[in-house]
Amino acid sequence: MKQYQILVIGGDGIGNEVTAWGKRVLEEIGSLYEHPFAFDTALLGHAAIEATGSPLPEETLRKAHGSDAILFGAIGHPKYDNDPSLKVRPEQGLLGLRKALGLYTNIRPIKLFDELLNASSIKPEILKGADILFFRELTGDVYFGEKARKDEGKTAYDVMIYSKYEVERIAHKAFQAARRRRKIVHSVDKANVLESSRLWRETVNEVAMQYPDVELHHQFIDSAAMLLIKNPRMFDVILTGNLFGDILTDEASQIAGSMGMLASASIGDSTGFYEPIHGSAPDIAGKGIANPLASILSVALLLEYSFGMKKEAESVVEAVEKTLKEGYRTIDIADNNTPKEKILGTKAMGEQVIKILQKIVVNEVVEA
Ligand SMILES: NC(=O)c1ccc[n+]([C@@H]2O[C@H](COP(=O)([O-])OP(=O)(O)OC[C@H]3O[C@@H](n4cnc5c(N)ncnc54)[C@H](O)[C@@H]3O)[C@@H](O)[C@H]2O)c1
Ligand SMILES: CC(C)[C@H](C(=O)O)[C@@H](O)C(=O)O
Ligand SMILES: [Mg+2]
Repeated sequence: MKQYQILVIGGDGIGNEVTAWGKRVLEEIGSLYEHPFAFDTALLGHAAIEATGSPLPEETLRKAHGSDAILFGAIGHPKYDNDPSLKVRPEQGLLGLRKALGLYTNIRPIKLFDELLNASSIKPEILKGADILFFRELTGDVYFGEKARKDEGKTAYDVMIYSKYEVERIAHKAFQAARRRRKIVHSVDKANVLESSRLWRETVNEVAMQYPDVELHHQFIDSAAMLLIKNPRMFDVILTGNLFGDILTDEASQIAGSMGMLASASIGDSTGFYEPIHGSAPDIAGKGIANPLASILSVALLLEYSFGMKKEAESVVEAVEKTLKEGYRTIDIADNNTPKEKILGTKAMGEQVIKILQKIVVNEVVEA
């Protein structure tokens, strides 16, 4: 039996707090389904800078290349957010690792659990049934274009750049996913202004010819941002670039109820990388109240995409769903009707999910 090597990188702030529970769920899946998972850990971001001087140490890179999948938390520290002049920054670690692993496809499912219909500030009748799959390009765009200062530091620029092949490869992924869903792709760009978006649109049109059964719509980023809140149910698959995808998915977290609910899978040439979409949340770090569900749902994506373990992934999602059905909430997804005793911290929420997961899997075995 193959032994799967999983690298766990907690990172900074709540990244560490929530990833501890993602890892616990993986361990539980390993023992319940008898999968030999082996774990290792590595540093990234601020924690790595403190320990080694580099946000992406050589050792982390080596371990990442040598693993079958990576479970990541988040990086970031207020020290850098408060001082933009600092040259060595936690974000360089994450971006460097995404680039080094060739993780060009970032999949961000916006899954609204019915139990959380009232956790959002958007009206339930607008939200009910919303189910969107984002394909965010992750290794190009303004993130990786040339950036510099000139005029003695008084002018700065970041080049927004895309090559045709970069658009083609992620467009194919989005169309293939749409085929397995409701067969609609919305490609989001700013082609009325940006040349890189005009190349994006041209290329997506060309790729679309190979998928005549999939409906393609183009949407400008500004109106897409509006429609996402006005009518989220109109979207099935959203295909977009790195920067627009970053912004739209934080916005879309409000459809799912909280930043603490959104998981992601980053897929590329080799090792898959799984992380919540949220950051290190310095405002709540160390308080033990962060929602661990985004990390736990990232584990479900890891099991399915990297190991092809569909049943195991479904058990994890079912455990999250049942935990919510039983009324348990972290503070970010609680509403006025949540009884005080059902509002849990990170640890108690993680423990609840695991308890329910154990019951689900034991029942599966009994029924089989
Ligand atoms: N992928 C990443 O590692 C990543 C992503 C986003 C931001 N960041 C970094 O994180 C730092 C903080 O950034 P930010 O505050 O803009 O964004 P953030 O995502 O860390 O937090 C935004 C808001 O959402 C809340 N939140 C986020 N995750 C939550 C969870 N699991 N449970 C409950 N509430 C949650 C926070 O408390 C905060 O109010 C910055 O340094 C930024 O660069 C890292
Ligand atoms: C921390 C930052 C570099 C990162 C991004 O912009 O990709 C984050 O916001 C995310 O969404 O993963
Ligand atoms: Mg982001």
